[in-house]
Amino acid sequence: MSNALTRVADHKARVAGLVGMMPVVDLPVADCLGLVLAEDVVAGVPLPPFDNSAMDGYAVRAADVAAVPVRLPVVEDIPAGRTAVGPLAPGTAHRIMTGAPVPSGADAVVQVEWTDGGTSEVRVDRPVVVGQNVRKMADDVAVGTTVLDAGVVLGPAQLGLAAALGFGSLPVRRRPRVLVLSTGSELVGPGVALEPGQIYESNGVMLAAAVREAGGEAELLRFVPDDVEQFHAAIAPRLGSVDLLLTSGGVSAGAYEVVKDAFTGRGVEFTKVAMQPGGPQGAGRYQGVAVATLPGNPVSAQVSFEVFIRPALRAAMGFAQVERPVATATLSAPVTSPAGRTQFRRGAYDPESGRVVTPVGGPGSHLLSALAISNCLIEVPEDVTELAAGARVAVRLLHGE
Ligand SMILES: Nc1nc2c(c(=O)[nH]1)N[C@H]1C(S)=C(S)[C@@H](COP(=O)(O)OP(=O)(O)OC[C@H]3O[C@@H](n4cnc5c(N)ncnc54)[C@H](O)[C@@H]3O)O[C@H]1N2
Ligand code: MOO
Ligand SMILES: [Mg+2]
Repeated sequence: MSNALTRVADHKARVAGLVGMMPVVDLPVADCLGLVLAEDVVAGVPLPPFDNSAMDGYAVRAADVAAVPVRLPVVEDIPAGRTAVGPLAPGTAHRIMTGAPVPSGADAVVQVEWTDGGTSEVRVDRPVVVGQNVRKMADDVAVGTTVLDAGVVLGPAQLGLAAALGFGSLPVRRRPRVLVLSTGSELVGPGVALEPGQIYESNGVMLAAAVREAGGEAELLRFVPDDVEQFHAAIAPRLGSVDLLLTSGGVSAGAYEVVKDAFTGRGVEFTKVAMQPGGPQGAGRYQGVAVATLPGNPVSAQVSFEVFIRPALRAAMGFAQVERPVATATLSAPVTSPAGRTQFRRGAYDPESGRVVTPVGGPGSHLLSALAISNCLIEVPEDVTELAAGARVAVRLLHGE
């Protein structure tokens, strides 16, 4: 048995190389939230598409209301959505609503509060200047303008703009499809009273959520027993439709290591990475499909996802920023760390009160409740075995980009 450890950076590079760039597809605008735009978006219509009123009131010629009060006959009523409106004759007014087209001949709108609100005749009490309360055509966007650059991450405002310009779909890099598979004959589902030796399955739920949070699509198989035949039977029908097979469990040094047994010598390389938690890892390609095998201990699985899988999925989706934000913080309590391994300790980071980070729980990779109340991973470098309270450390924030 070899004791050589794989460097974190080397395993990371290996995983990153497995999942290729996702293809560009046209998706309905409403489904593009959080995706990366693949081509520039160029305006084919102006915004606004026509001169329209910014106020509920009366379209007038400013010259006709220069001396107030003045009474004008109300000739037309123009709600938003009316398309054919005759021109405004001098000395008259058209009642007009916000967003309705300003008739030719009118050069301003008097808001209703500055009038008596009449419907056949209106008394205007205050003058307006030319252009007042008129939103000019193309004021916001001229035809031919590049309004969104390829590479931008599509958020609500970007999707709103595309919709306003009449786009029904946008070219984006699609979400990677990840088959999340939990192995372990001890795993059962909710609603079952636990027999001694059984546990409720949790890695699958956690990893599928992590895939979705990263922007991917997850299909979840939660209860694959430690049996190579059943493992192959579970994955075989699904391999053709996934971009990544992500397993948990069955990769360590014991007997019944189902994932190791199923994939050894078949394109997946198993190794021990110089990190804690998350030591035992595997990565490769099985029947052409990218495979990453995470260790079964829940904290190990989740930390491995953060370190190796999330950046790979983000890169495949075309994000420029694939890593979580990293801050420098002051440790509130000492920590110890194994020699020769990067330790990722769970922490509670308080960005407000002096950027202090407090280690949460111990280093044990079964301590799921500590993970659930942490918001960062404290990174203790490979060559460091002890850090005193007050030491400056890098913390990898578990929320945001
Ligand atoms: N002799 C050695 N034993 C172990 C070593 C080692 O180097 N030598 N490494 C330890 C480390 S570190 C880890 S991490 C684990 C990894 O083991 P496996 O990947 O084979 O995982 P399992 O044995 O299947 O499970 C480990 C642990 O996690 C629980 N588990 C598994 N799947 C789930 C799930 N879906 N939901 C909730 N909990 C799960 C499982 O019941 C075990 O308790 O190996 C160490 N051993
Ligand atoms: O790597 Mo194991 O992941 O330390 O518990
Ligand atoms: Mg197992």
